[in-house]
Parts: sequence; C-alpha cells; structure tokens
Amino acid sequence: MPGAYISPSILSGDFADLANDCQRILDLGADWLHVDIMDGHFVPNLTLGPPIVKSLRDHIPKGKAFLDCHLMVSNPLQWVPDMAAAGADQYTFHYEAAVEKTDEVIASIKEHGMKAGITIKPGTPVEVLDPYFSKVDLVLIMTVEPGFGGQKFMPEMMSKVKYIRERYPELNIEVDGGLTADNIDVATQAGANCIVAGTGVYKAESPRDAIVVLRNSVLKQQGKL
Ligand SMILES: O=C(CO)[C@H](O)[C@H](O)COP(=O)(O)O
Repeated sequence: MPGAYISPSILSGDFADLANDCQRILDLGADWLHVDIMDGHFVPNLTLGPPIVKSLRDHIPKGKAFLDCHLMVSNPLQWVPDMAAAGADQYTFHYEAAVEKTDEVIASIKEHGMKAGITIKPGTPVEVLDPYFSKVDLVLIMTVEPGFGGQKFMPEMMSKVKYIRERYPELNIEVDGGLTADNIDVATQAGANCIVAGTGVYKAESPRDAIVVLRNSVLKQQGKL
C-alpha cells in the first residue's frame, strides 16, 4: 500500500521569503513541497525555474524536504538536467508536452537520479497513460486546468483516479487543484494518496489542522486510521 503524502503547493507561499516560508510549512507537518514550474508557454503563467529550486535546496538540504516538482513546460526533456542539478527529488511532466518522447523523458529523469512522475490535463483521457503506469513512480491527475492556484476542484476527474487505482494498487496517485478539507474525501475514496493543496493549506484558518485533515482522509481510506 502506498504512503500518505501531503504536498502543499508553494505557489500559494511567499516567493520573496521562500526558504523560511517552506520551512514553516514543513514544520506544520507537510510531507513534501509541491513546486509548480510554469514557462508561460505550456500554460499562461510564469512562476519559477531551476535557479530558485537550487537556492531553496541550498537552504533546505536533501533529506530535509522532498521537492515534488511539477513541470508545466513545453519541452520537459530540456529541463531534466538543470532540475536534477538544482536538487529536485521528483520531476513530474505533462504527457501533452511529450507525446512522441514520453519514454525518453522518463528515462532521462531516472538517469538523472530523480523520481519520475507523469501528468495529464483535465481534457486528456487517462488511457493515454496505459503504456507508462508501470514505468513511473507517480501519476498526477490534474483536477483543475494547470496554470493558476485557487481554482475549483473538478470531481469528474475522479474516474481517472479510480481507473488507475483499480489497476495499480501500489502506485503513487497524486491529485492537484482545488483540494480542501471539504472535498478531500472524494479524492481519497477514488484512490488518491498524494495530495497537493495550495489554497486549501495556506489560506486555511489553521494550516496545521488542514494538513492533518488531508492526511487523515488518505489514512482512513487505506484502513490505517
Ligand atoms: O498546479 C497548480 C496549478 O496549475 C497548483 O499546484 C494547484 O492549482 C494548487 O493550488 P490550489 O490548491 O490553490 O488549487
């Protein structure tokens, strides 16, 4: 059975005080840090890139934080070496940006010593990932259109999570977009065990409690609570 991983999206954090902000979220109980990298081309927003990941890594060394990086970029192969050198732990790329090169991207991520994740936008059918489930460490099902935090969770994406969970009981399945304490059970009942939450953690009255609620929902579904 896979673990329960709560991965607050630092997109909702304080970019001008990033290291302290990330340490605060870790101290509040986060398992991973979700790092949203957007190139202004694959999605209509610009965020951060390898230099900032490296800088963050210099403040929070390997082993002290698992950097769960989601690359919303048009050329995922291009950024693998730079992200590995910057200290990323997991490199999740979009199938839509790598259709012809998917195997090559997965191989490159692994050669560079990172965990490999693959993801799809809401409009992409889950079956396109059939050849890759056994080759990756994580599948991310987007529950909003990628590009911005603070959007509404799309429950209709849960059929994709169920499809994967039925076939791969041990695979890490991550959900990302609009997850909060109010809708988390829908995602964990479908089989999600890695939970990204930006607004749902950072804007919660108690981010610490929000992390506990998200994790407990995963643990309950796994019969561990
Ligand atoms: O990938 C993302 C946007 O593309 C973000 O990680 C995601 O939207 C998290 O933010 P929120 O929980 O506020 O929706």
